[in-house]
Formats: sequence, structure tokens, C-alpha cells
Amino acid sequence: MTVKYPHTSLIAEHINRSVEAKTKLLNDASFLAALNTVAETCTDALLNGKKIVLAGNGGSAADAQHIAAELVGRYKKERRGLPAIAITTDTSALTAIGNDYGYEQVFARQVEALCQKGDVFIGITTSGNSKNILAAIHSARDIQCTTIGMTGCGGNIVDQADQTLSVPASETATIQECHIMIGHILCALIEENETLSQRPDQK
Ligand SMILES: O=C(CO)[C@@H](O)[C@H](O)[C@H](O)[C@H](O)COP(=O)(O)O
Ligand SMILES: [Zn+2]
Repeated sequence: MTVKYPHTSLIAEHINRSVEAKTKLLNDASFLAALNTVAETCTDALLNGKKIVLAGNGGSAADAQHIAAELVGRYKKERRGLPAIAITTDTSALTAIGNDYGYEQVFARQVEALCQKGDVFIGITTSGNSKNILAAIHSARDIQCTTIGMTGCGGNIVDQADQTLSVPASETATIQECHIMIGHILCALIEENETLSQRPDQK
């Protein structure tokens, strides 16, 4: 019996797109520097007893939750749980704020309620233009949080966040595949810091 694989080229194209974007990141010195800086920013905040708050829409909501879970639980190393939360999971908050203030405010309002000066807000948007993420960035800046945008080639978030991590790809899925890789690297870099094992409020 002959087995046919009619989608082999589609599979190869998809994998190649992902590899190409990741290879560009690997060879981009300014991206590598930006990622190190973001890791330092997050580590410093955690060492100072602050937290990391993340948000995104659709696949990026899943990325926000995934990264928060790695920090609260563990990525690879045994250590204390680190304070990180995705504000994409509370359906009561999301529906109430969306219903009463509009979808654009679903994250900004939670940032206003939950973030404190010195926290880090990470907004994940492949287009760089999702209005609810941009509104959350503004809300976080008002409270003097450090704002980080994870995005694709451009979009308004690049001018509005304090630091950005941009993926050189045009397709949403490719950008997301790079974002979760970046999220894992970020967790690994944060876990490198041994002094994180002691709670700042018990030093
Ligand atoms: O996962 C996917 C596509 O891969 C979609 O769910 C995607 O996340 C949604 O269309 C989002 O609304 C896109 O928003 P953004 O990344 O541009 O902020
Ligand atoms: Zn997706």
C-alpha cells in the first residue's frame, strides 16, 4: 500500500518559516542585547519584591499564561515560586470590564487595580497594535511600572513600551512561535540568578 503525504510541502514551509525567523533572532546582536536587558529588568524587579504582570489576546493570552506559570511554578530549576500573573484568565473581571467599559479596557483596568510602582508589565501583541494592550501599557506607565512589549515587525507598541522584543516575521503564527521561545529563554535567564531563592521581604 502506498502512503501519500499530500501536505509535506505545507509542513516544510511552516517549519522553514519558523526556523528562518529564529535564525534571524539568533544572529541579531541588538535583539540579543534587548533580551538580556529585559531579563535584567525582570530579575531586578523580582529581587526588589515586585511582580511581573502579562497580557495578550488569543494565542498571546496563552503565551502570557504559559510564561506566568513557568515563573510561579518552575521552568527548569528548583527555587521559590516567583510572583507573576497573567491578567487574561479571570472571566468575571474580563466580562465585567468588557461589558461596562469596553474590550479596550479589559487589561488597563486590571493593571490599574493590581499593579504597583516598580512592577513589570509585559504586553504580548503580534501586530503591535491591539488597543487593549496599548491601553494597558499606558495604564502601567501611569503607575510607574516598567513596560515591555513583545511584538512582530512593528506596530505602535514599539514607540509606547519602555523596552520591546521584536520578531522579524510577518505571519502571526510565526511570531507567536518565536514569542514562546523568547518566553522560555526569559525564564531561563531569570532562573540563573541564585539570590532570587530568598524572599525579598524576609532578608
Ligand atoms: O493565535 C492566533 C493566530 O495564530 C489568534 O488567536 C491571534 O492570537 C488573535 O487573532 C489575536 O487577536 C491577535 O492579536 P495581536 O497578536 O495582533 O495582538
Ligand atoms: Zn495561534
